[in-house]
Amino acid sequence: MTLNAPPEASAALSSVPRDLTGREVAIDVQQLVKGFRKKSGGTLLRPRFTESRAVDGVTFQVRRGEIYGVLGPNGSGKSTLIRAMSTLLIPDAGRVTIFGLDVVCDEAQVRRLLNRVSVDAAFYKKLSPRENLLYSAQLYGLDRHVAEERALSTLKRLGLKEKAFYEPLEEMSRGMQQKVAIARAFLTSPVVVLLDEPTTGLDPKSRRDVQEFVLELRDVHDATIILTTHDMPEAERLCDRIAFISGGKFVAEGTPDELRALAGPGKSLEDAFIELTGEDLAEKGEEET
Ligand SMILES: Nc1ncnc2c1ncn2[C@@H]1O[C@H](COP(=O)(O)OP(=O)(O)OP(=O)(O)O)[C@@H](O)[C@H]1O
Repeated sequence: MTLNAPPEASAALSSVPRDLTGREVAIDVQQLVKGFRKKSGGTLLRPRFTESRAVDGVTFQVRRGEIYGVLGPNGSGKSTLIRAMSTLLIPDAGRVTIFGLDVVCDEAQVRRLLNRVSVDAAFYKKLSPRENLLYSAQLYGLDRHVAEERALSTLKRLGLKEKAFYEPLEEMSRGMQQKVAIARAFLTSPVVVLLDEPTTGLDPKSRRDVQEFVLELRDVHDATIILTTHDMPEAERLCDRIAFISGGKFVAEGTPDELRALAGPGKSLEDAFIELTGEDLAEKGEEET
């Protein structure tokens, strides 16, 4: 399986912005804000709303070919951040660019460069992975045979048995469906991949299959990856750099070693997280898994 950038992406990739050290910047997020109105009382006829910021002034850059982790407990703003970066939510303030293209102004071009995988992936559950993926391929304007070959090879690489390719999705476990969602995201050969909790709820073997695939995407296929998780070992294993998010704000960013060092000698990444955010990631994460 080869993930070559689609022709439309070539123009964007030929003039990639660079950071101060001369490295190519794949993703640039500046002062991003996204809030939601929540009902906070009042009456049926006169409800009262309060505005709360799910993402509150987040700034960071991801270099081409990096795996960048966003680590935070439930409700800290990870999915909202990913959705705003992938054109699914319009930011209230701030700016996101993908290889120099603005996610709001250049939405169509950005969509050709990136894809997102999340636990809420929508499928026609009565259809098989093959039928679902061929339907998506048609929407993307991809050649049927190329799409089928690519999807099957990704699914086998993720440890799914070929037989399952032809069985209804509704008969599959959540982990298997998650693998189908990953295969669908790679139909378009995205150069930027946003993985929103890609291994949440998976058994250890499936978790390892997905993690190895993520590393392969970076190492072999030159993909730039953002991965959200509340799994500390996963973040340490996969990510070149990690940001800790809490209450919609980034409270620290660095390599796993740099973050551990912030907490002091002999401390773990988990110690660093608790010290910097005042939250216990393990306890909150377990509510979900
Ligand atoms: N569509 C929405 N309408 C109202 N509030 C929302 C909406 N989406 C998210 N929120 C709120 O924004 C905050 C951040 O939610 P978000 O889903 O981004 O967190 P998360 O870190 O991805 O959590 P989890 O790990 O549970 O997926 C939460 O308080 C959540 O209730």
